[in-house]
Amino acid sequence: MLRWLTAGESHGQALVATLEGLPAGVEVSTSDVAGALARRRLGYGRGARMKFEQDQVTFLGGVRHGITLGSPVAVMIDNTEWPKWQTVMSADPVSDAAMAASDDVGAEKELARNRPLTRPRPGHADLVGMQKYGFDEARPVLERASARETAARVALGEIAARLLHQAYGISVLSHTVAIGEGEVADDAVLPGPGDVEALDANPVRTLDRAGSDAMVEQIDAAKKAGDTLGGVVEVLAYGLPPGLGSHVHWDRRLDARLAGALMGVQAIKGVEVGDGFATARRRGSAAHDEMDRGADGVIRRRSGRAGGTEGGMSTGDPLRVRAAMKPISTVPRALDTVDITSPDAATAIHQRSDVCAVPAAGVVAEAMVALVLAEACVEKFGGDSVAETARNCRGYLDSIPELMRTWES
Ligand SMILES: Cc1cc2nc3c(=O)[nH]c(=O)nc-3n(C[C@H](O)[C@H](O)[C@H](O)COP(=O)(O)O)c2cc1C
Ligand SMILES: C=C(O[C@@H]1CC(C(=O)O)=C[C@@H](OP(=O)(O)O)[C@H]1O)C(=O)O
Repeated sequence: MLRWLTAGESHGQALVATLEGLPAGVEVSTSDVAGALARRRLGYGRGARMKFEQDQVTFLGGVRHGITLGSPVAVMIDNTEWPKWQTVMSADPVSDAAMAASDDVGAEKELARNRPLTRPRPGHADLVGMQKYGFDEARPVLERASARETAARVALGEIAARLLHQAYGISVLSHTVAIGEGEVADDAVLPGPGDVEALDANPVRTLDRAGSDAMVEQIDAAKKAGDTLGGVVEVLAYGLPPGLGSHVHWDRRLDARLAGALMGVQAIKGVEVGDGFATARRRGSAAHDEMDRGADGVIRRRSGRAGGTEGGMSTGDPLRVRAAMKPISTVPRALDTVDITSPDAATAIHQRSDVCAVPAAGVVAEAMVALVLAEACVEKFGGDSVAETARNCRGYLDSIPELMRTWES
């Protein structure tokens, strides 16, 4: 069983993450994880913090000489902001005098770190978090609700992706399919594993040149108007064996687990598998993936409308899932809100924030998909080392009769 957890606040000392149940023998270094974190920081439309956040990575356990040990992996990612927030985010009690003095930290004084945040920001966890956890200001809520936490998930996702690739030959990648109102054509050529560098080099992580220019223009226009944007990302996985997940119970369905994991990313408000909502508008004759047998005897699905799952199991065809991100909640043109210390109307604070984080959300979505797939593989193939789990996977594939195969033997 693969399990993972993260901890840490946005302006706390560091984020930490643990991954338990990972086979021994996965090759991974701190620079691999740092590379994944750098990909998450990129993307046109991100705010000031991403320019200086360093994402320094330390393995605290589970890895020796670049190889996982089979013990829980623990990763720490320092927050570059910490020196300025030590008093405000101190774990130990702080005197009022020290708190008052903490605002005097130079250039970023306007951030007002130490003033109680009593005007809940619409679209954030602020108000309901205060109600639920019994706080009289939003800081204790927003610090953990912040998508800074996704850095920890991307760190774990990179380790999961390495297991997938090294043990089973699976590749996971993502691309942006829409920013704001514009959407690339449904039949756009899907990026493959060889396109990852090109995607990362593109400002909005898409291969669609014209679409990319239009998306950048949209982000510029939103920024100029003091507004923010959302969009849609698609995650693809290649090289899956058939039969990950199961049809036998709701919480074992691979599509359900992927949807849950993607909906668990901050600001994701919709998920579709394959053609998803578009399928609901089609007739059955145009909705499914018909099969035939090629001259080589191999079974082929003629299309990929189902997105690589049938009956809650991977089919072995490319997996395709999309996630819809709402526009960034901290809108520079301040939104109306209330002040919980007064009956008067108020406006929400806006300090710095992203205008659009859709390309970054794609990297986070990729990490979530990698974790779910790694969990499903470990569940199906077991094994305590990469060599053992890889052997189990091969044994399973070899056991499937020739006339049932969807791959060349
Ligand atoms: C990569 C990423 C970056 C984000 N950056 C911001 C940001 O700078 N400002 C903001 O208001 N929301 C940002 N968000 C979204 C908020 O964290 C999220 O909307 C908020 O915590 C409320 O959660 P909910 O939208 O899931 O209800 C970001 C989300 C992601 C995935
Ligand atoms: C720090 C990250 O994203 C942050 C996510 C975020 C939010 O409200 O979700 C708000 C911003 O943080 P701050 O309020 O400190 O400027 C983003 O920069 C990150 O992705 O590493």
